[in-house]
Amino acid sequence: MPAFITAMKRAATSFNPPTLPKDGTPLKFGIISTADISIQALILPARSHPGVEIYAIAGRSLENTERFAKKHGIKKVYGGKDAYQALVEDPEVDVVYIPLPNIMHYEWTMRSLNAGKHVLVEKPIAMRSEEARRVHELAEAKGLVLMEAMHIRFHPAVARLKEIIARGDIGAIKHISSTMFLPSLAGALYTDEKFALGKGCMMDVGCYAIEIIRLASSSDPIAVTTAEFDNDVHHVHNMDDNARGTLQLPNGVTADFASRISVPPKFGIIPKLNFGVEVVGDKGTAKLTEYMIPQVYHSIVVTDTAGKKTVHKAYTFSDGDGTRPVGEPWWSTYRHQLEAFVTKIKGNEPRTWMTKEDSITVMQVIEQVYEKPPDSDLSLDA
Ligand SMILES: NC(=O)C1=CN([C@@H]2O[C@H](COP(=O)(O)OP(=O)(O)OC[C@H]3O[C@@H](n4cnc5c(N)ncnc54)[C@H](OP(=O)(O)O)[C@@H]3O)[C@@H](O)[C@H]2O)C=CC1
Ligand SMILES: O=C1OC[C@@H](O)[C@H](O)[C@H]1O
Repeated sequence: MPAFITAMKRAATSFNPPTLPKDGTPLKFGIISTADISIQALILPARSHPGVEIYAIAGRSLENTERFAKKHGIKKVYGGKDAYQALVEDPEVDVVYIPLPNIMHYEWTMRSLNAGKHVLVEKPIAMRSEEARRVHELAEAKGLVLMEAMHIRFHPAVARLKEIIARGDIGAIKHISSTMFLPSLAGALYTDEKFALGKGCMMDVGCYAIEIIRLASSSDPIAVTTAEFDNDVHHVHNMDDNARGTLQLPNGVTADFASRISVPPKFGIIPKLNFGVEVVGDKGTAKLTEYMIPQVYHSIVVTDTAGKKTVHKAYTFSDGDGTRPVGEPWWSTYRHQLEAFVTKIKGNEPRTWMTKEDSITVMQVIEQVYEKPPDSDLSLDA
């Protein structure tokens, strides 16, 4: 079958997945808010997870939340001023998912943990690294599972990139470049109001550009060597429209990253997006494209020093002996993330995890970028 048709089939199933029967005692999830992302990030993935029931939802408007709940088959609805707290205190709820504006993550993670719930909180985990540390300390003290929903790390494509690098196909890593560019179509959704709630470019998507460098290098940045950002459009203090910078990693490895939320369309009409990471080694390069939506399409192109290219793709994991696929090719980053999250709550070890240290490190890098003065002349080529 032509690759384009297979990709379209994967996309169609990913965005409208089958509903599997639930096992005897699925974990009951409650969602705080009717944020759009809860559909892609949790409600659709839960359909095909036998161990998950989306049981409750809370929103500021009862009418709006009832409409949302009806559409998505959610039994229990909380609406109005005290709705979020009522959901958090619902004894039936095992897990709280928090897709609130970034400035509300810390408060609602603390409240949920204090009510004895496991928590899946949207990225970035908080506004500051100190908050990231505190929420995790509370989760540890209470023996609860807390994870930042850094979904990109869970897909097999990222695991394959790491394997290729670890087995030495490109030699020793010298430099890594990452991009996270959204088209101006998406950029239009970033209003001044959203910026004031913590949705600057670095916070919103720059975190992915940093995280993919950490994943590809299997290491943490030692320092933010240079960083520039601008806030010409929204003029919100400590929030950016574009950012780029360079990092120092262990063993002399360097990296650069760039994130943008408003890339102008090609020829004035074709929306341009670019989610990629390129790893340069002393024996070749490896480039992963489309790390945000790898279930639709991605490629890992390895080029050796003679220019010979090999293309790899990974839509599923394999079991121990490599003969049986684990997961479905249409599983999104979010579906793999949910698999890991539930595995952890059930007391088993997931393939990968977003740890306390991972979350704190990403927040520290973002903080260091925002510590630099805004640069009004910053122009980034897409
Ligand atoms: N993983 C991913 O791919 C994506 C992740 N995200 C993350 O999800 C989170 C939410 O995204 P974001 O775009 O900020 O938010 P949205 O505007 O999508 O939704 C936030 C929800 O929060 C509730 N809310 C509570 N107080 C306020 C307030 N003062 N202003 C606006 N909404 C409020 C609203 O729900 P209600 O009225 O029902 O209570 C609203 O629907 C962010 O952390 C973001 O990083 C976002 C998009 C994609
Ligand atoms: O995580 C995200 O990815 C896609 C973006 O459109 C969105 O704003 C962001 O929160």
